[in-house]
Formats: sequence, structure tokens, C-alpha cells
Amino acid sequence: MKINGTPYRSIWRDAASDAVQIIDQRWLPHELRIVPLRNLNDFATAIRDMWVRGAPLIGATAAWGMAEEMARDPSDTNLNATWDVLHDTRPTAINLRWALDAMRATLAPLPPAKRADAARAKAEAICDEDVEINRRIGENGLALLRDIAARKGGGRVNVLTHCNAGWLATVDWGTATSPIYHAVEAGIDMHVFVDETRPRNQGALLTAWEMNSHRVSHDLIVDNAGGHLMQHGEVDIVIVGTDRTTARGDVCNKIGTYLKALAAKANDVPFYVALPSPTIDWTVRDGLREIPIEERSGREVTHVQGRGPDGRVVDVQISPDGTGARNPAFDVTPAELVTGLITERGICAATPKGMSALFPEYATAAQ
Ligand SMILES: CSC[C@H]1O[C@H](OP(=O)(O)O)[C@H](O)[C@@H]1O
Repeated sequence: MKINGTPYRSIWRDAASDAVQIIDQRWLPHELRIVPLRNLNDFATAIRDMWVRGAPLIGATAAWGMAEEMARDPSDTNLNATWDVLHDTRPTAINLRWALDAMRATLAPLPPAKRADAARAKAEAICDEDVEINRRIGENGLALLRDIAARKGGGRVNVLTHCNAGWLATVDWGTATSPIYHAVEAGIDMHVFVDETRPRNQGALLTAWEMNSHRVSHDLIVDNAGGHLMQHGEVDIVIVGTDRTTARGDVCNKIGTYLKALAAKANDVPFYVALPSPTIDWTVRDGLREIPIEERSGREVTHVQGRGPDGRVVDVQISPDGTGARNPAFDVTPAELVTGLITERGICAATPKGMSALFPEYATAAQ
């Protein structure tokens, strides 16, 4: 996507610096910091400490981390050790394991001398595939938004989204935001309610920044306002991302998604999940019992980051000294609360039958 007219991806290999570069998302929206990742510790830290975040982008970053390691030491031992280090950075987004498995499947059969070039090519291919998948999700989701606009006689389509499933959560386009970007480009009158998404505020810091950058009409709202807006008919559709969706259609996503799905169900608001196929975990059926939920530091709850009066980005404590905090980073929305899944192959019901119709190669897993 563009930043002040210049096209960007969220991660790329820069020939001039001979390094992988990322947008360090910890400083947005107040500062655009582009930093190189030069060694395995850089890549692992960038994922674990959320310099980059978002399921597809986490996978892409791990793929580049593997590629950089293969250029340093292409041995079997290092291939497997790198897989372990990067896999252990964050537990929930399945794209991390998907990308690492794709890299190892490409590299393991090769003689070590051929692995560095093959790894870079595969990492680049994973990034390019993500961009194309998300573009198609945008095209498929656009049809939903067109239908709503038509039903409203060309009136404004109001979308609520949670967290950041934007281009910053992927290599480009985003997942939940891709239909929105496509709709704006198609001339549909769009408005987005952006959940701030406590405690890391990916909505307030990142999605709002994306909407501003692309001149998409939007309002930032507190997480607790979504149900009220739905009760008053102000939300036409909810579109969220996912970090892992099971073979049965249970959707794991940022904490608070489940509550939005409950409010949508109670108010007959369509609740859709933008779902790139690498985010489907076909080995898991019961999301509530089988998906590991990342528990992050309580400090993310007791402190909040923002721009101080002097323009510097600072952390401030919002709770009393000595107050502890729980910080589950994700929750699971049962499939029965999901209206549909917007994938790169089309839109389907969040059911084994719906998913296997679009992904027949996984039909047995989806039974
Ligand atoms: C397109 S996946 C985005 C997904 O990832 C986010 O989690 P995090 O920011 O902790 O990596 C959130 O769950 C988004 O929906």
C-alpha cells in the first residue's frame, strides 16, 4: 500500500543494504521507523516483541529469518534449530508454523550448498503469494459490500472491524481491510468503525493510521461501543481477521472478537471473517480446546503507549502500583457465530461442508 504516495510492503529484502527491512510497527502512528533485521535474534525479537505482527506477516517474517540463517549456515542442524527458535516466538497464529514448514519442506531435500538461494526465493514467493491471496480476498469481499450498498440504494456501508487485519498485518492489502480498500476504489461510500482494541491498541494505532493514509471515512471507537452501535442499527457488517481458523470453522482472533460476534448475533448483524488459506489449521477442529492462546505481559494492560506533550512516544501507567493484570491476547469465536468466511477462493459458510467445498483437497480433514 502507499505511504504518502510511495508504495510499501510491510516487509521486503533491500538490495542496497543487503538486509531484510521492516516497518517497526511499535512506533506507528506517530513515527514511521524502518529497520533492518540482520540475524536470527533480530527476527525472533521482531516477532516476539511485535515489531511486526499479524498472522500472515509473522509467517512472512519467519520465512525471511529462515532465509537469512540459510545464508549463514545451511546445515541440517541449523535448519532445524532455526525452525525451533522462530516457531517458539508466538504460539497462536498458525501462519508462523505454516511458513516455517513450507520453508523446511523446500530446503530439507536440497544439498546445503543450494539452500541459501532457494530459501530467499521461497521467502519471496511466500510474500508474493500473501499479496495475491489478500487481493483476491478483497475482490471476494467486495461483492458483499456491493450487495449492502445496493440494498441501501447506494447509501453508506458501515463496517466494524476489530484490531488490525490491515496491510500492516500482512505483506500487503490486509485481509479484513482488503474488501474495504477494494470497495473504496470501486466508488462505494464506505465508513469504518475502528475498534481501538485494548490493550495493544492495534486498531487505534494501526488501523486508524491505515484508514487516514487511504482517506477511508472512519471513526475510532472504544471496544465496548460496538454492541451499542449494532443495537442502534449503525453497523451493516462486521469484518475481522483471524490468526487461526479450525477445520470446523472456529475462529481464533484478537481478544474481544468473540464479544463482537455475540453482539452481532444478538442484533442480526452479518459477522464475516477474512481468511487466507494459510491461516486455516486443518489439523484442529475444536478451537476452544485445541488452539493455544498467547498470554502476554500484564504490563501491556497496566500501561499504555502514546505521544507525550513533547512529541515523544512514551509509556504511561494507568493502574495503581501493585495491581496485577491478566492479558490473554486472543479468543475463539465458535463457528456458529460466524456468518461466513471470505477466502481467496470465494466465500463459504463456517462449516466443514462449506470449507471443504472451497478446499476439496482438505475435505477429509474438514469432516
Ligand atoms: C490478518 S491477521 C491479523 C490478526 O493478527 C492480530 O494479532 P496480533 O496483532 O497480536 O499479531 C489480530 O488478531 C488480527 O486480527
